[in-house]
Amino acid sequence: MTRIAIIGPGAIGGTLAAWLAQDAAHSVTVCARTPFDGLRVETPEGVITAQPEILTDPFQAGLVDWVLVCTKTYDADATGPWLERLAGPQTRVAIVQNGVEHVQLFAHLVPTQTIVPVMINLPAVRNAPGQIVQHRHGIIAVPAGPNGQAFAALFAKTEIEAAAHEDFTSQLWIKLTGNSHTIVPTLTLRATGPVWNAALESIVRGVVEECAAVGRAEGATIPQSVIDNAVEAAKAMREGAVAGSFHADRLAGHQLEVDARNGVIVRLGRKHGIPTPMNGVLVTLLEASGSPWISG
Ligand SMILES: NC(=O)C1=CN([C@@H]2O[C@H](COP(=O)(O)OP(=O)(O)OC[C@H]3O[C@@H](n4cnc5c(N)ncnc54)[C@H](OP(=O)(O)O)[C@@H]3O)[C@@H](O)[C@H]2O)C=CC1
Ligand SMILES: CC(C)(CO)C(=O)C(=O)O
Repeated sequence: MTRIAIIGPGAIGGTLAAWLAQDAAHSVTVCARTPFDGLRVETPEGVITAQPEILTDPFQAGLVDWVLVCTKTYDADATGPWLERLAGPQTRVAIVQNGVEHVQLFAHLVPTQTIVPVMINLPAVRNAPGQIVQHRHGIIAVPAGPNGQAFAALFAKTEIEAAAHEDFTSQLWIKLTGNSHTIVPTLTLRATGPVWNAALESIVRGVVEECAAVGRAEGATIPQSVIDNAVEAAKAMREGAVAGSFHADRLAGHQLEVDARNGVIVRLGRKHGIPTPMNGVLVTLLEASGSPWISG
């Protein structure tokens, strides 16, 4: 029996917990901040349900084989008390978050050699605690090597496509580049498609190109098509559409992962001497929007 604990049963954590619990070889524990009774996920394959063990107090937790951290990036430190109880020398800790700094965010909490950074492409929304909609087929990428292979194997009996990649850095940066333009509707609270014009296009393209330039300086291979597809996606965004969790979080008045998603482009751009004026302006404007919830 593989013991798996999931910290943060939100849209991503709840979906992964429900899928992993479908496999009888797994014993799944959910580490929650807000209590709930069970998981119900509407997936592209139909509704799945699960009744994992649900803990709300780290002192109830014991050692497991795998921890999946599925909180927002700005809640990394808050997972410390859970990790202290769940992670022993044999435990591997998968960080399932957006951004490119999975290892850095958790290096002070667990030994870095036990960390498995995870890129996840799986649009999901939590409507209430334990009640989630997975909108599309899920894709997971992890680094090649024994830990990455073992993590991917956990999903063998799920609809989620998990694979280990030799060039994981590129996987992370391609995702970030494709997502980077969503800062525009997150800031304007308006879909980009209906108000598309040459000036808006140059801002969107600038954001995406800056991200790709910084990613390439960090060692990623990012084809031009990733940039062009991101610009096309922004142009095609329909009135009323929500550009993923960043935009959804601002609409809901939640704290934002602004540093992990666009601030990082500015910070790492500075390190490499790459100008990032578009990301710099939009991050500054989002931070200046007066919202109390801006954060990493
Ligand atoms: N949603 C999506 O479509 C996608 C999201 N991502 C990324 O995945 C990550 C998770 O996002 P998402 O699932 O949307 O986020 P959610 O806000 O839906 O879920 C985060 C969860 O973490 C919980 N949490 C926070 N702190 C703690 C703590 N100390 N102990 C236990 N639980 C805690 C929250 O608790 P509470 O229930 O109290 O709020 C919530 O359940 C982010 O980095 C995001 O960018 C990546 C791809 C797609
Ligand atoms: C765009 C998407 C859904 C891709 O997984 C995402 O990363 C997010 O909403 O944060």
